[in-house]
Amino acid sequence: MTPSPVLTIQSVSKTYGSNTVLHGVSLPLHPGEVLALTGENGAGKSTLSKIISGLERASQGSLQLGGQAFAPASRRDAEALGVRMVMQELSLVPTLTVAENLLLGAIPHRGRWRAHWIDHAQLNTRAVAQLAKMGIEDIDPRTPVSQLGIGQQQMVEIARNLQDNTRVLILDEPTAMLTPRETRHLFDQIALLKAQGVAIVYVSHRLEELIQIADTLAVLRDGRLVKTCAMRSVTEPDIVQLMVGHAVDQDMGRPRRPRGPLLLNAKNLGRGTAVQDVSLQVHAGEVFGIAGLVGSGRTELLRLLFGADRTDTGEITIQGTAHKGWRSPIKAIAAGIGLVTEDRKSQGLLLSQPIRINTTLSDVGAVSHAGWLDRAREDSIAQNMVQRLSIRCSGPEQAVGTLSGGNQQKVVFARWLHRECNVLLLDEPTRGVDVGARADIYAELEKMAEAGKALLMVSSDLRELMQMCDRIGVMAHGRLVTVFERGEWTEKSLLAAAFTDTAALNGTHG
Ligand SMILES: Nc1ncnc2c1ncn2[C@@H]1O[C@H](COP(=O)(O)OP(=O)(O)OP(=O)(O)O)[C@@H](O)[C@H]1O
Repeated sequence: MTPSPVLTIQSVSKTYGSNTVLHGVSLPLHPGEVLALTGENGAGKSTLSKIISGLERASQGSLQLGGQAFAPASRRDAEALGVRMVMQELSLVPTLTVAENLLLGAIPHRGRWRAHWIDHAQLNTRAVAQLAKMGIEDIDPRTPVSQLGIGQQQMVEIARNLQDNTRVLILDEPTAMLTPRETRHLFDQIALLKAQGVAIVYVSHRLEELIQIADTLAVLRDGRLVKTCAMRSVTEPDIVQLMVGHAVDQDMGRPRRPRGPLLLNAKNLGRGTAVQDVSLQVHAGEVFGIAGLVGSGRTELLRLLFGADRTDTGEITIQGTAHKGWRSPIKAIAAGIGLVTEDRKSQGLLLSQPIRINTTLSDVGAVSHAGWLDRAREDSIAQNMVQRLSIRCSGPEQAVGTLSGGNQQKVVFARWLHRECNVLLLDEPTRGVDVGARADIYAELEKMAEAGKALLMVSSDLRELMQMCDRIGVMAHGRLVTVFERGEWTEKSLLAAAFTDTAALNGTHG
């Protein structure tokens, strides 16, 4: 017999101004059920999750938790009743230790003057137990969170939400920053929680994960629930079709693109232990991929190439002109380099400003005339970008901060499309972007390659690299350990290279 639902969502709608983003969504969630919530960027997944976890209020409709009316006015309210959400943006306090973050609000005290004596021994013991729930043994609870890698921070955030009273746990893109090993830990943990009767809402664009982990599928399209069914009754192409409304081609067998003149030649680049002696060449018309685990130095390499960090060693030659690294990104940009990253904060999106300004800011010269801003031109460029990249919005005047995460990512991309650059560095360019929108971005990258630009793309998504790239270099422990030509790689060989023990290669094992 099916148990009665722990959470019932009844005809929930949400309206912002005149824009209705959720239309009468009804859904039951049972104890021990893993529900995959998916849909295109802007379909309403985060909005629904936020309503359940007390961060937003429904405009219409109601929720029930364990048969009782449930209308949390805040996140705290929802958490008190055991409904928790792990958001895409982490909410840890970087200056506090792992243990303090884990037990924030329940810090153990000693002595009579409770406020003055934090019992660190007990705090750390409890933190170790909390981390063990996630199978994490290699993080010292006394470490300040700011010293952890982003994947580890994500694990701490998830561990923090595994409290004894947790009945409903919403995970929003939980594996975006996890290594394969951390992802396995997370899945083991989900299985454990399931066995304990916790209901899980798993929001993700990674369809293969949804299929692996979920019992039930719920697909939102334009704020409407278009399908709920048992996960075992559908295939990956079925899910894509439900999300996007049509099939999306994933062509893995494309031929290698013709290689033009050398545009980017990096020689012996190094910075501390993060990037060591990396040399690579990218030609016009070529897409060069970089694979590797989180922390292997992929992002750091792009930061050196873009001048976001200074190099200790090496040389960067752009179109025949050699540079001893860059003193700042301004120099790199002037030399024709652009950088798209998934880290929207570092991309300096002006969240309160409209799409129009955020798009054209990268090259104001192109939208001004004799020192005056040409508003009509600015409007037409922004409108064009919105259509070209299918940015889901009410129009180019919508503030970027009110767009869904994936659509913000497209604005970052639009910015570099607007600014002409010959070498484009891409760091996880489609993270958090749905399959349909991904296809739009791939088509734009294809056009850029055809137009003779050199593209260097870091991605954790091996399928993305295998689909898009002409060559794939694999990094491990700060080194570029191997470069595969199209046709030479398999998913297995790429993974094996990512796990290369460089210390063993160098014969430096202690
Ligand atoms: N505060 C707000 N004001 C106006 N519109 C908003 C606001 N918050 C969200 N929206 C709109 O609601 C719609 C749904 O956004 P939501 O973030 O729920 O989508 P999502 O399915 O989670 O997308 P993604 O996969 O990109 O994270 C979007 O069109 C977004 O622009």
